[in-house]
This record gives sequence, structure tokens and C-alpha cells, in this order.
Amino acid sequence: MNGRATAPAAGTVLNALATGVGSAFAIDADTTAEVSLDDSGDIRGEIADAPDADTRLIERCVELVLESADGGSSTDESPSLGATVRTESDVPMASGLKSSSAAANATVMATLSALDIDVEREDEMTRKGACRLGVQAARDVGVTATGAFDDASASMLGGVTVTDNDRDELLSREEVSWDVLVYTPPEQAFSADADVERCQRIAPMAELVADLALDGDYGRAMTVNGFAFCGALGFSTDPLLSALPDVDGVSLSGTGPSYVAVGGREILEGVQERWESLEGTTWLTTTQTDGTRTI
Ligand SMILES: Nc1ncnc2c1ncn2[C@@H]1O[C@H](COP(=O)(O)OP(=O)(O)OP(=O)(O)O)[C@@H](O)[C@H]1O
Ligand SMILES: O=C(O)C1=C[C@@H](O)[C@@H](O)[C@H](O)C1
Repeated sequence: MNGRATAPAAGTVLNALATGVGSAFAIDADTTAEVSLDDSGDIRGEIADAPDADTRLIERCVELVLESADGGSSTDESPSLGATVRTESDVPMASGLKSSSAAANATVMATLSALDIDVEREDEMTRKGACRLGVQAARDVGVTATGAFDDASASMLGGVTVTDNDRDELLSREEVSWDVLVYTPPEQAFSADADVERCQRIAPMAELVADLALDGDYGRAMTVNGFAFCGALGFSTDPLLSALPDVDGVSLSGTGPSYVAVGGREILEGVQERWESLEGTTWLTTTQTDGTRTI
């Protein structure tokens, strides 16, 4: 009774902290989860290379899947299921690249796979249903401001999504094929610590970004988002300015500290040279359209 799944990280088009509407795109950098079911009654999480990191999110994901699969059929006499869950990730935690959504999706999918439940069959558990369990887990353990259904849906479904995080509703999804440049400074910014009140002050800008994103004008949407949220969250706009005007779009990703840019490959290589003079790491990748998969 083992399951393994991998989920992509994501970059931001629109941060949902201002209005509850958000938009994100899956990128080709993965978090993998391995779940092993047992009859211990305990759920124990581990994060590779981060022995002191908070494992409550992935433990809660396993717990919610077991509860929803059980449907209240277990009795006092039946052995209670337990599990170990271990994640391994290409992207650093709390860096703005949606590692929490990827970890939640990979864990939910790996647990479903260990239980032999197929998310592609409507009568069992849909992909969106699986995604909503991960969002619920994130809310339960307090690692998110809005639930982050935007990040979670991009990672679960692949492509670029626009969502209403107040209602966990998908407003649009499109498969895109972009080159992506990522810059991650050597620090962490936890979404749960972000100043939501300051973000709410830029709601008119967020509404404009949502309109652009829903029109498919993702590049300009990202750039407006970048300037607005760098201001609200106190991050430098220098990486945005050094990427402009050549890129199609550039933004702070999530609640920072990473930045993402999209555009032609050669243009991004030029921006990478400039971003490499900053402290931290940069890498070139692409968008991802398959979303979360069992492996
Ligand atoms: N690879 C992982 N394995 C298990 N749990 C993780 C992993 N990555 C993140 N988490 C959980 O998510 C929390 C960090 O969430 P947070 O939303 O701040 O980061 P993020 O998703 O990288 O940022 P953002 O939402 O800005 O993209 C961690 O404290 C941990 O509980
Ligand atoms: O925690 C949250 O609710 C969020 C965090 C960031 O990734 C944002 O980009 C996202 O829109 C919402």
C-alpha cells in the first residue's frame, strides 16, 4: 500500500492576497511525495534535507484523504490506518514558488494512489476534488492566507489558471508553452506572515490584473502585479526593471522572495546574466501542462 506522485511548482501572474482572485502557472520543477500506508494509527511526515521543517501540511493531507476515503465506514474494531509520508523538492520552501501547494498536491495524489483511487474517474475523486483537499489541509494548518487555490490548481492541473480563492472556484485554465526565468534570493518569506492588509490596499490594481489575465494578456498582467505587490510586500523592484522592457512579463512570485520572468529564450538568457549579479540562484525552465501525476 504505497503511492508516489510528483507535482510542479508554480509562478505568479496575480497574487490573490488583495482581492481573493489569483492566477498562477505551473513550471517544470517538481516536488515528489512518497506515502506508505500501515496500521499504526499514526501519520508521520518527513521533508528531505529539512529535518526541522514543519511537516503538519503533508500529515494533514494524508489524514484528510484517509478520512474522505473511509467515509465513516471504520469501526472501533477495525485496525486504524496510519502512514509515513516523505517529500523531496527541487524548489526551496517558502520561496514564493508554491512549494506548499506542490507538496500538498503530491501528497494527496500519492495517498490516493496508495489507496488505489483513480482521480481520472469522476465517480471516485476528481482532480479538482483532490486539489481542494490539499487547500483545506493548508487552511487547517495555517500555511496560507487565502487557501491558495490559484497556486494549487495550477500545480494540480498544469498550465495557467485564474481562480476565485474565496470560493475555491476555477475561473479559467489555459495550456501555455512559455520559457520561464526564475530568480530566488537566499531568504524565506512565509505566506502566512504576509501583510494582507497592505495587499488589500492595492485591490484596484489587482482587479486590473485579473481583467488582463482573464483576457489572456498574462505577460502584462504579471508585470502590473509585480510592481503592485513589490510595493505592498516591501520587495525591490530592481529585478523587474532590469528585465524590462524586453521580457513579455516579470513579477514577484507569490509572497516573494522569488521573481519570475517570461519571454523569448534569448531575451531571458540576457536577463539571467543581469540577475546572476544578485545574491541567490537563477535558473531557466519552462511551463508545465500535465500537472500532478502519480509515478
Ligand atoms: N516540500 C515540502 N514538503 C512538505 N511541506 C512543505 C514543503 N514545502 C512547503 N511546505 C509547507 O509549506 C510551508 C511554507 O508555505 P509557504 O506558502 O509559505 O511557502 P511557498 O508555498 O513556498 O510560498 P508561496 O505561497 O509564496 O509560493 C512550510 O512551512 C511547510 O509546512
Ligand atoms: O497563501 C496564499 O493564499 C497565497 C500565497 C501566494 O502564493 C499568492 O501568490 C497566492 O495568490 C495566495
